[in-house]
Formats: sequence, structure tokens, C-alpha cells
Amino acid sequence: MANRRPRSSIQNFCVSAAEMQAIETQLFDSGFPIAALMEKVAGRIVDYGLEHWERSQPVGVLVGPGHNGGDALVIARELYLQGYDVVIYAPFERCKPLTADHGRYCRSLGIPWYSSWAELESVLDRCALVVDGLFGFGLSRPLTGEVAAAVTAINQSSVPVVSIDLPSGIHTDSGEPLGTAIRAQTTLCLGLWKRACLQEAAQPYLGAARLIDFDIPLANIDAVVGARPKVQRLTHERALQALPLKRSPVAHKYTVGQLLVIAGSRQYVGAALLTGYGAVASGVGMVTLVVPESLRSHIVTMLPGALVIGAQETPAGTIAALPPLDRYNAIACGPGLAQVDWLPEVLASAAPLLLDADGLNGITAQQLTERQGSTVITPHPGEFRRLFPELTVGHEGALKAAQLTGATVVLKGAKVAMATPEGLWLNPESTPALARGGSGDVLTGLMGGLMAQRLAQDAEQAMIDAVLGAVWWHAQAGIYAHQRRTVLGVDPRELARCLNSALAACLNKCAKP
Ligand SMILES: NC(=O)C1=CN([C@@H]2O[C@H](COP(=O)(O)OP(=O)(O)OC[C@H]3O[C@@H](n4cnc5c(N)ncnc54)[C@H](O)[C@@H]3O)[C@@H](O)[C@H]2O)[C@@H](O)CC1
Ligand SMILES: [K+]
Repeated sequence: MANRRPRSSIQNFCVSAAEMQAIETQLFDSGFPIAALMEKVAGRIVDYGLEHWERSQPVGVLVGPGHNGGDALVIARELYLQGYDVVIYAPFERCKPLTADHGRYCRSLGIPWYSSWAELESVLDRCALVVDGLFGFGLSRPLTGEVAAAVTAINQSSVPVVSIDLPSGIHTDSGEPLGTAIRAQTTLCLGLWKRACLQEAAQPYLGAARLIDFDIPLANIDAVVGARPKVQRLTHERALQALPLKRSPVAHKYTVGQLLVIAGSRQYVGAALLTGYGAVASGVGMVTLVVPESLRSHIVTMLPGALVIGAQETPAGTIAALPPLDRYNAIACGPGLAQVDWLPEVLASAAPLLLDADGLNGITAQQLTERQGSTVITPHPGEFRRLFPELTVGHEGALKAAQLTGATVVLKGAKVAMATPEGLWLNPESTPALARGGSGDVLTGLMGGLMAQRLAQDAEQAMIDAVLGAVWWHAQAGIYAHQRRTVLGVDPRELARCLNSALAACLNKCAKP
């Protein structure tokens, strides 16, 4: 029964504007009055405000023509009645009827009301805060004229902005600013996460984003997007379904996964090492690392926990030939290989395969489609573009690439998107500290290690769990290291070192009531 799911499951959903509208229609059709819903939603924001916003200075409230503006007016009214000094900027002459009613009432209370920007601008500097209720998910075209100028001026001021539902000017689905958009310090997303909140383009505008639940019945959500929606937000709860991996008390190294890593060349020694570090940190039973022969002794010294095979080498210092590939639970192939000609051999193997970096640069989308075994690819935008020139780099493109090839596509970036042919997962939490060479190599090793362990245990959903678990774990380790060493201090070796402590810290935090 849908309603037996915990309420926290709403954190998984990530809806489009059309889906949110359809859910809203369900609520209204079931008899929830529109005005009552607006009171409830605004009441939740006021509760938040009373906890977080000072009373000593005025609060500026920006009011748009639709129900986002209506929310803003109810918030303005309640703050005013709670003793806040409130000023309203409402530049639109024509508003939706409910919004117009709330506006009339706010004016009757005597709340200062400005319809021209020049008037509000003169008091902006005195405001402790601006509440942005210009537009929510009903924005359909770029901001123009005085409103656009007002948004630019507010962005240039030092006054913090709290956006209701979305920063005004952001497209609800693509996350792109339409012309200009508010740069919020905090976004209070209403009811369900909107797609924009997980889009890279919107990140500079969202600030800290927080979901304000207003009790939409799960049945209404399911009726529109299904209990397992096409786009899901990766929560701690979901990631921790796969982590840490359970281990039998009588486990031995061959029962908890054997991973083959094929990585490195004389030019890119570090890539092999970092992939190896990620793999070892995953806890997998055996890591076998194939590198060019001349790298072997160095890598063994740096990575004593792995079995290192020195492969025959080309004059250019790349791997010339591979050992047998048939005894591993999973293969992770690609970091630092440079140009090699044996990738078809890897593709032909039956083992579940993770391809990254040069493992992707040397193949075509058609080869992926023809592959028999299960495959995960982890392209960054450049690699994605080369493999799928006809697709756009983004959520839709990743989903189409997965549907086209049957592979799981992990599109790397500030917000990692993970697509299977059935749907898309988005990782909301990460840190720009991970934006440096080598982070991805650590991820490849970690993900390969989780794949091998889950597959060795014959776990259900082994591949997707490994992918979700690795992306989440990698990001959490980045955040953990960032907090301890600043945004500049998360070099990939440090990241790999932090993986296990970060997971332990997350598990401890989640175990606390
Ligand atoms: N969906 C829900 O369940 C709820 C929605 N609520 C609020 O309602 C909002 C959505 O309300 P609306 O659908 O009225 O949408 P908006 O409040 O985003 O505004 C849409 C209105 O603005 C006009 N418009 C769009 N782009 C414009 C532009 N660039 N310049 C000038 N006018 C423009 C449209 O013609 C429409 O009249 C949400 O974001 C949220 O704040 C809450 O009040 C209650 C719950
Ligand atoms: K807004």
C-alpha cells in the first residue's frame, strides 16, 4: 500500500513542472481548497522563518502574479502579524484572483506596498532579508523590463534572498536561468523536489536548498509519477540500502569479490594507482591490477594490498596484451590507458564491465549496444559528447544513452546523473572540492570494487546498487575531506584515504535517532 511507505520517501521524488501541476490538480480535485493549501504551505515557511529570520530589520517580500506571489503575500501577512517590519514589492498589475485577494488584504493591514522598483530600492539596503515570491513552477518566459532590472539589483546587493519554491527566473525542468534569475542564499522547495534543484545550471542560483513538506498524500504522487518514478533523487537511505556490504562471518577473500582493474600507462601512472586506491577502499576481496610491465614494481610498493600483473608493453609504454579475463566478478577498465587496440577483447568478455576514460575513448556507442554482458560507463561531459554526438549532455541525454545501449550511464559533473534504461537517479550532495584530476579514477576503482562484491554475493540489483553506492560514497568522502581540509585540500589520494572514515561517519550519523 502506497501510504505505508515512510513519509521520508518523498525525498526520493524529483518532479517536472507538468508533474507538479498534475499532482496539484489531484489535490484540488479531491476537495482540498486552493486557498487552504496556500495557507498551509505559507504557514510552513513562516514556521521556518520564525526559527531562522531576525526581527530587528525589515523583510522585503517580492510578489509575482501567480500563486508563488500568493504564497509570498500570506508569508508577508503572517510575518507582519508576528511583529516583523515588512515591505512588499508587487510590480504586476494583473494577478491570479487568489493572489489579488491576498494583496488587497495586505494593503488593508497597512503593510508598505511598492509597485515600482525605485521605491523598494531605496529601502533594500535596510532589509535583513528578501523573500522571493516572483515566480515558481509557473514561469513560462524570460523575466523582462523592470522586474529583470530589480532581480539584477537584488543580486548585486548584499541582502540575502530566500526563494519560495525556486529562485525566480529559473526554468523548473532544465534549471536554466531564463534571461536573469534570483541568486538565492536559501531555496525552500515546496512539496516535492523540482528537477531544477538537481540540474547543474541551477546550482549557482539555488543556494542551500531545503524541502518544505506540506503533506501531499503519497497516493496522489504515485498516481502521477508512479511509486518508482522515472527520475529519482539519491537519498542517504537509498544509498545505505547497499552500504556497507554485509559480510558472512566465514567469508574469505574469494567469496567477497574479485575485481580486475586494467589501468595506467607510462604516461599516466597516477591513474592506475588512484583506481587501485579506490578499489582497495571498497573492501573487495581481491584486487588484481593490470599495468604495463615497467610500472609494476613502483605500483606494488605503493599498493601492497593489490595483486599487480605487469603486462607486455608497447614502445609507447601502454599495455600491449591482456591476461585472461575470465575469472573475475567484475572488470574496471580505462583510467590512464592512453591509446590501446585491445578494447574489443574486453568488450567481448562475459564479466560485468565498468568502462571509464580511455576505455571509453577507444570505443563506439554501437559496440556498447552489441555487448552481451552488463556494462556501466562513467563518462564526463567531453567523453559523453564523443560517444553520443547526437545526444545532449544532461539528464535526458544520459537516459537516452542508457536506452540506446542498454548500459548504465554515469554522467559525471557537479551533480552526477545515473541512468539505466528504466530511469534516472540524481545525486544531490557533492562538493566542488572533487573538481580535480584523479577524483574520477578513485570513483572507478570504488565502483568496480562494489560491483565485484555485490556480484560475488549474487545480490539483487547488484549493478545499480553498486553504482548508486559508489557515487554517493565518493561524494560523501569528498564532503568529509572538504570539511577537514578546505575546498583546496581534497587531492585524490586524500579522497581515497577518507573513503572509509567518511562511510563510518555517515553510518554513525544515520544510526543516531
Ligand atoms: N503546486 C502546488 O502544490 C502548490 C503551489 N503553490 C505555489 O504556486 C506556485 C505555482 O503557481 P503558478 O502556477 O501560479 O505559477 P507562478 O506563481 O510561478 O506564476 C505563474 C504566472 O506568471 C505568469 N508568468 C510566467 N512567466 C512570466 C514572466 N516571465 N513574466 C511575467 N509573467 C509571467 C504566468 O502567466 C502565470 O500567470 C508554486 O511555485 C508555489 O509557490 C503553493 O501555493 C501551494 C502548493
Ligand atoms: K520564487
